[in-house]
Amino acid sequence: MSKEEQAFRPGTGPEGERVDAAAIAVAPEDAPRPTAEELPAVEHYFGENAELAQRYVGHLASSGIERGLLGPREIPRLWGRHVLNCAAAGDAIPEGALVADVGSGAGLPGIALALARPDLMMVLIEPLDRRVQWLDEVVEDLGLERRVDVVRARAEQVADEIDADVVTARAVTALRNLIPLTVPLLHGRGQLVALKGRSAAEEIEKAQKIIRKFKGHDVSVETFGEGFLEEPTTVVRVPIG
Ligand SMILES: C[S@@+](CC[C@H](N)C(=O)[O-])C[C@H]1O[C@@H](n2cnc3c(N)ncnc32)[C@H](O)[C@@H]1O
Repeated sequence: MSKEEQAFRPGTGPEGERVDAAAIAVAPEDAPRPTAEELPAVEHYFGENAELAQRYVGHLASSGIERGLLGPREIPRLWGRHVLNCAAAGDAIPEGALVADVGSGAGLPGIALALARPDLMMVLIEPLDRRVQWLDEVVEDLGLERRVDVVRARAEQVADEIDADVVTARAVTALRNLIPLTVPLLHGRGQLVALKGRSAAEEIEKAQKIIRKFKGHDVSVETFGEGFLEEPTTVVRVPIG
């Protein structure tokens, strides 16, 4: 099983055995704090919102795990692999953009970006009711309602209603399937910022035809967070138009 698949198998441990997620979830106040190595990144990306980011990690480690939004094995790596990794992708997003995060799940990258970038407006698009309810609760608790909308839908159902400058997506589907889901939300201009792992170049290769069909050009693979993150964030950027 890949690292990405493991992260979203809430009921299973490292060997695929059944685990009781509710028993492993921790109280928000016992959620991991950033390590000494991670602290400079927390300050760099979240600045004044560092305490709110800690509160978000508290939600992930407690109700997020209990309610199956992330697998219990993710608790020790919530900062490095999830929240900071997503925040670093903000460096790919222009000032003041309206960003649609497709398949937001536990708010990754959408909530992490909203906390890291107070200049952004965000729409979190997520079809699963259980996840939408959790997102609504967390957005309200973090006081982000003014800048973050949560929409219960599949991305392909809301292209007529959303006109974004940037679409983000992490761990939703391979690039060749992601393009037709996300590019219609951009209405002919802007860019897709897809958070990807080592498969980025291979996914681009397999998506060439569909990228051209949807007027994508100058596709690039970029990394962000070098010097701050143990594992920098890899982004596939697809400008449209
Ligand atoms: C593996 S999870 C990843 C969640 C989150 N982006 C992250 O990285 O933690 C994939 C998410 O995409 C959502 N999803 C799947 N198909 C979708 C679609 N067509 N439109 C919007 N969301 C979708 C699923 O409901 C799920 O929450």
